[in-house]
Amino acid sequence: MSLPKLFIERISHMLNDESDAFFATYEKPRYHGLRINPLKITPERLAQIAPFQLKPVPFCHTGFYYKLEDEPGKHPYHQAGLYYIQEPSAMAVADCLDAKPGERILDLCAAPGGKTTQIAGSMKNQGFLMANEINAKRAKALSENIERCGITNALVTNEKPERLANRFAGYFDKILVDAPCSGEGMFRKDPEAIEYWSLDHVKHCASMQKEILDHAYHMLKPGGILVYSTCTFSAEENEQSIDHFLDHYPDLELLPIQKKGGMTDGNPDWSISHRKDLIKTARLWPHHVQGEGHFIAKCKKAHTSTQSENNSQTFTQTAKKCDLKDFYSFEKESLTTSVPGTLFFMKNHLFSIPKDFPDFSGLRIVRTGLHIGEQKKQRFEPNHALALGLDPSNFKQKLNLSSTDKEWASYLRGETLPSNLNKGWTIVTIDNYPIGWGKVANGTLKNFYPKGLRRH
Ligand SMILES: C[S@@+](CC[C@H](N)C(=O)[O-])C[C@H]1O[C@@H](n2cnc3c(N)ncnc32)[C@H](O)[C@@H]1O
Repeated sequence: MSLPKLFIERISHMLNDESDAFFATYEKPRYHGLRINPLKITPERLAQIAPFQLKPVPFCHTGFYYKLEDEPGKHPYHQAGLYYIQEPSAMAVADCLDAKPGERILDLCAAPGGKTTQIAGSMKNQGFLMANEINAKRAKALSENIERCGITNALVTNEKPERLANRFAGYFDKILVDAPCSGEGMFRKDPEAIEYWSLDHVKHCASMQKEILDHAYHMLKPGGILVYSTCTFSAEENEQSIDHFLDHYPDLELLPIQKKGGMTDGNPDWSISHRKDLIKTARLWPHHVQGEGHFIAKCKKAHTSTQSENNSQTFTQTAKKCDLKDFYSFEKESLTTSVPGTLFFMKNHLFSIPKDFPDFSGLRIVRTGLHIGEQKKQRFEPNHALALGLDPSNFKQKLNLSSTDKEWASYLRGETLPSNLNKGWTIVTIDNYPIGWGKVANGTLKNFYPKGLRRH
């Protein structure tokens, strides 16, 4: 692999006698990982049913290494949201945030959703998770991953951090800033990142990170936790970004990060001020961990911060009973449960959100809570998100496909399937895990797998 000369010089200067070990990693194949989705399955159960070998990632209790040739991304369990394919070192970040059910959490730079989906797994669909992405195309990918993973308490926004900061001052218990960076840790995974790399790019990213952190600070409530991460090695974007942040906001303190499975301390000498507490930050170097590389810092805003907590904005809209007639018929015929949460319409689409969701009017919204379905003329049609967002036991009629029988591939291509089940909405499952809707009539299951997700 041909690396930029200046990058080699800079790393050699930082790592001294460790640099040979670092550069030797570029001659080896990279590691591949998946993280199980606790909203749908346990690690033990996936290990039992998956036709691929899994080896635990030491710094993430839901993470596993897999072999490239096993291609779990092509297995229908991926479509069922049982796991998320993720670069292993990236799995260390969200656990540092220690998300809990019921909290208000912001993932400010969220697409494509590796860390959002991990945070959501810890929140158990309770509380409020805002997943923001500035780039519209990437926000769509984020939204699809949130749907596939069965996350029902998220608001996906496509906003600039400053717009959110004006609106949500002092609002969040926890914030993740997984910042845009020069991606030096991506060189093996994405060789295009090498072409992009320059010292100017490193400096540009560092200045962007300072700005994003500034907006994030304002959205954190007193006593709140902020985790900052990058997938790059440069001191400017890591120790120096955090040094500047702490210097600017004296009511922030660094919290220690447990260094597991080869994670090492951040280096105060790589900062401008050389402040000693930067040792609490974490580095994941590819010659120390089986992964590509990350930096993580965890900060806490003092309870005594002058900024006040903001609880003001709650979403108050609810659907009128008379407008829910067709939905209730669908619910009674097709589900064994009532859809939880507050129901409301946006145009003719019905959604459910957990209580205490904030008012999101005026924001650029990509997904809201659980998209239940659409009110059509005199009938209700369920959305794909409902198939992925409920427990398998919540559906009355099921057409189960086996992962060892290629009929599932026909379903994912959008083809009809023969079925002698009762007329009506039917959940299609793979080894009993929902993957989408079908509707049975006259011995055939009409396919409702979304056109945009079909595989040909
Ligand atoms: C490292 S990636 C996020 C990866 C994501 N957290 C995950 O785990 O899948 C950084 C993201 O920040 C976004 N971004 C770029 N410029 C930004 C800005 N000025 N403010 C906020 N986000 C920005 C990028 O579009 C990109 O999706």
